[in-house]
Amino acid sequence: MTVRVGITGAAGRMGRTLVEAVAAAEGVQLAAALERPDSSLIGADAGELAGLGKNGVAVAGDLAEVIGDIDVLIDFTVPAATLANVALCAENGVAVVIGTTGFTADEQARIDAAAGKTSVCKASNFSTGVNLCFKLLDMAARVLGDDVDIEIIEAHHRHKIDAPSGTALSMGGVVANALGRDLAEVAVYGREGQTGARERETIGFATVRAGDVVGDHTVLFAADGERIEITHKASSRMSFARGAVRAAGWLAAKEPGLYDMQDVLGLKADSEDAGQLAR
Ligand SMILES: NC(=O)C1=CN([C@@H]2O[C@H](COP(=O)(O)OP(=O)(O)OC[C@H]3O[C@@H](n4cnc5c(N)ncnc54)[C@H](OP(=O)(O)O)[C@@H]3O)[C@@H](O)[C@H]2O)C=CC1
Ligand SMILES: O=C(O)C1=N[C@H](C(=O)O)C[C@H](O)C1
Repeated sequence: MTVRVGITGAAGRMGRTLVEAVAAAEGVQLAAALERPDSSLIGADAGELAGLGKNGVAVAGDLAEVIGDIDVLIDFTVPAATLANVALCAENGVAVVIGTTGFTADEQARIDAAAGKTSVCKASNFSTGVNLCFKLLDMAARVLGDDVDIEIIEAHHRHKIDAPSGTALSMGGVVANALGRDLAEVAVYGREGQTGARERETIGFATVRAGDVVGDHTVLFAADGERIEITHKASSRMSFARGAVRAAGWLAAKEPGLYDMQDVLGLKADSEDAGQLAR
């Protein structure tokens, strides 16, 4: 069976890469591409926007008009748009792959509720490498325990609108969970002025926004006398897009529920909690 895919934000950085990734993948077919209703790109050819040449899919402005043509929606936009799209997909039994980051806890609760009606796969990062790093981080935190200071450093391009990145927050969630800490209580988002000495249980976040950095993440485990750094560097958005398209093909056959990329990659078997936190 060929899975019919819709892509929102089809002219965005990830949207264009997703159109390219769908064209290169087997078992999926681009059935709809969407932008804002008032976008000057409505009616444009989605393949041409992605630099592939015409593919015959005209950019639409209203998800309700094309929802019957798709099995899975892939959404990498902004939280408000994603939430509206997820609600419509849930009403129509269409599965959703969510790559958007920057949701509040209340917004996440709305996604959780929608996952009671349709299948949803949400991940802060769809690259295989980052999902492997989540597993490595879980192991490192469990082995190193309370003997290290943990800091998370991330860098992204100048256009990114949320901070810290969703991936950095997921990494913080994985290590906090492994150590039995509550990230909301121990996270320190940047430091300035008379901060006082570092408290061992805190998990620090540092954010860099500059140029065209696709996405770099380092988790530093620092002890007296040695340091371990687990780093992932993305050099192409295709690493995220390929994973999201793989997730779309996988999700089409799933029962309603909330899944993540750890489910898609089969990485949950020996550490349920690490995967749950990787959303
Ligand atoms: N999970 C993962 O693996 C990854 C997640 N991301 C996340 O994906 C999201 C998008 O990133 P990126 O592609 O770089 O961003 P872009 O700004 O390049 O693209 C966002 C797209 O969404 C559209 N959009 C914005 N607001 C609305 C709206 N209200 N209604 C409809 N469409 C809207 C934009 O249109 P317009 O230009 O008109 O505003 C644009 O086409 C971010 O949250 C980012 O963090 C990114 C990479 C990987
Ligand atoms: O906005 C981006 O570009 C990215 N966002 C995601 C995040 O917030 O973690 C994933 C990736 O790092 C790129």
